[in-house]
Amino acid sequence: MHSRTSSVPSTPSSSLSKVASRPPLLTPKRPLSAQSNSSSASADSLAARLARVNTPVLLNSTHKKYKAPLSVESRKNISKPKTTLAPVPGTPTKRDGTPSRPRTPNTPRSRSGAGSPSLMPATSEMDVSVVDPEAVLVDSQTVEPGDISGEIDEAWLKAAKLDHGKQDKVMVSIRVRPTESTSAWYPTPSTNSLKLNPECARHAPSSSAGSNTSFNFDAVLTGSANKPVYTTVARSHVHAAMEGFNAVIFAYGQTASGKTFTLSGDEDEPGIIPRAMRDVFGFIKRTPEREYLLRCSYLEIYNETIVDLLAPPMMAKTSPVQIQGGAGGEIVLAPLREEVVTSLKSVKDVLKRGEGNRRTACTDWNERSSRSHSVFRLVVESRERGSSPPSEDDDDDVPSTMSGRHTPGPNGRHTPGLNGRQTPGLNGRQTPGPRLQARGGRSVQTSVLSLIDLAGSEKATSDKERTREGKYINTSLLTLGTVIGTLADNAAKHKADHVPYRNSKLTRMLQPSLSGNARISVICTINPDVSAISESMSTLLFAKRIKNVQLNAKKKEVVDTDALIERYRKEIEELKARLAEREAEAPVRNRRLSAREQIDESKAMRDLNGRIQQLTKLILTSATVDESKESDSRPSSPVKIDFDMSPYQLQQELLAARLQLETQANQILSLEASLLARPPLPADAPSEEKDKLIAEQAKSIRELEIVVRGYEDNLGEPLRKVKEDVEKEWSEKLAEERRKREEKERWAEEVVKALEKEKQMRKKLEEERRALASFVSI
Ligand SMILES: Nc1ncnc2c1ncn2[C@@H]1O[C@H](COP(=O)(O)OP(=O)(O)OP(=O)(O)O)[C@@H](O)[C@H]1O
Repeated sequence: MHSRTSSVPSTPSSSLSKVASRPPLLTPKRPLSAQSNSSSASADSLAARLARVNTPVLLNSTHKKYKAPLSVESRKNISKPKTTLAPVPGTPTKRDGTPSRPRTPNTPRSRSGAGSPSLMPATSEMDVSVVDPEAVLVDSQTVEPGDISGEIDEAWLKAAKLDHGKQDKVMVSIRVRPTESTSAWYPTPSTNSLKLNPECARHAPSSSAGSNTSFNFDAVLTGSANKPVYTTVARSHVHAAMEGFNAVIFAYGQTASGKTFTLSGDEDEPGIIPRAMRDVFGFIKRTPEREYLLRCSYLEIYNETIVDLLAPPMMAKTSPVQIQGGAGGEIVLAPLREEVVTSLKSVKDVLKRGEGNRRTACTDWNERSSRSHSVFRLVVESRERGSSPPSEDDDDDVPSTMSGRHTPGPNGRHTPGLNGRQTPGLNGRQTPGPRLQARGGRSVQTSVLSLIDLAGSEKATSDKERTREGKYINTSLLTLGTVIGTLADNAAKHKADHVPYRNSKLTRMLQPSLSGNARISVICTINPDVSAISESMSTLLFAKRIKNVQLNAKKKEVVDTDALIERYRKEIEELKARLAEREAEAPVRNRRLSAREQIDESKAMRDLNGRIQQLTKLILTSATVDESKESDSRPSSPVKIDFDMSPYQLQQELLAARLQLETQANQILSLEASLLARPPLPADAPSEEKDKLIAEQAKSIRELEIVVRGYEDNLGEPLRKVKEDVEKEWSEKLAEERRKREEKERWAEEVVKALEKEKQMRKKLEEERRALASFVSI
């Protein structure tokens, strides 16, 4: 039976020789995290720390290397087995006494005094809250030659360019750990398939009887070399992260199946994390047109508590990281320390510090690291390089909190809130904007690369504390399985069933990524021992299910809205000048033009006007819906109407504005309709969800009201004025015309009267003439 106080159980000879060369082992004691009060424990823990100080540090060392890693020789020998070899560590201790995974109790880890958690300063000088982002940017010129991978394969790069970012499915790979004993599985890497050894089928769990025993995945990997593993399963995801997509790479599998070996590796076979970091700098070197701000954080989920591994342990313990829901379903982790990294060495330092903290938190338990999920995150912000370095002026108009010159709180950890220095969740979103500022029309891309080493499930042991941990691990892995199952089911059957993300910290943290906004690669590790068939089967079923999860990763880009608006304004002015010129020339020109040419000319004028309207609309959209500011405040005023325009322009403007108002009204109606059509939450949904939905809906209504008010204030009122002015002018003209007409009518009447009078006179005179003539003739 495996006991916590056992010294070195059935360790392979190679591992034994490694252990023997280490400082003397101490009897395992209660971990510090277990709040041991015994003085002997404290003394032992002190001795353990002293022992560690003398152990050399390996930059690539990982927190789990002390779990009796295979020596270089034994790994080589696994690939080319020899009879004299020590067996590869098998599964963990089992009650039946079969070979168990070696444990190296209390393996000392080196740490320089300065790095000692107890001596750690509250704030590191590279803490993102105290540095000026503009001063720590990395670009192709600042990358040290030693920081980049010497193994760049140009053909691969070209192929990867076509591939990454386009995948809408999780990449699922299986890695089968080498073994000296009979393997229960036949892996065929060339066909990416894996088959259960028929002779071992009887060892398979009865629940899987009759189920499929051969599997196909995106990749099936064997052996001990980590380079092909990185190239196959991780490289394109790392590149996708560098290009602005969120990417998550995680290892899933039973204890001792090789998750840590795959992700962290060791000094001879660096795993995915160190290779990815080298690749990140290689990518920057090959991208001279962009500059990058890189920041890392490192955390673990231990017994459903999120611990910041970069914060001083006492601080991390007293204020564990909380998951907060941000706007738009994003996740915010706070308080969480982030360190800016500018070289491979600085990344390694951060990793080493985080790993050291994990160890210190439980001095005596070799297996502790395997009992927590660890998440290493690299936030990548990048921006096109400007033609000149940012000027002093650039900084002047950016408040110190935005330019990164932020004063840390008393404990050195940044406080999320108004200053916008919150840590983005795994989906890369942060509130309210990136630390790297979009300037001079250059937009900022933000993405997060998350590298996750999940804890392996383990059966209950005699030790109470370990059983407790095991329960937490199993619960969160079970929740992960349920979440994946529901997502896969939803995708396959086009359903929208409730996904229980909130049932564990791990799934809650992964929510944005699992919901689709990330490229995901999962490496499922398999222990090929016959005794592990049951666990391997369940790992393979998990792998099969996660393959069906649908992804739709999108780039997040924050544009420099002010610069964009300025550009639109300039273009509008130019277009207006051209329009005015054409209008002035129109009377003369039109006389010379044929009917056809006149039609073309008026079409060109309409196009110019159309473009002006389009740009005006864009200004309205950019100014009012500035996502990067994510402010709840009233949207800024839409562009004002220029009353110096010609009547033709004014008329066009009026028409376009009416059209816009109509479109806006339709948009509001359809938004209201979709708001009403939103599916109600199930009756049993947690009240937290309901409150969130109500708050979201209230926010949407407020926003709609603001938009309506904005349009009413800024467009409705001026337009009404224009209409009133035009109507007044026309009614005055009409009255004037009426007056003139009446005057003319009166004058005409008088003329008619005068004519009538004259006619009467003439008639009278005629009669008189005739009377006179008859008198004379008589
Ligand atoms: N592909 C491999 N080639 C050689 N050695 C391996 C390989 N995979 C794992 N090992 C060795 O097997 C042992 C267990 O591996 P590892 O610690 O990575 O397992 P794990 O899955 O992380 O376990 P846990 O769930 O406890 O964290 C280590 O000594 C490791 O060096």
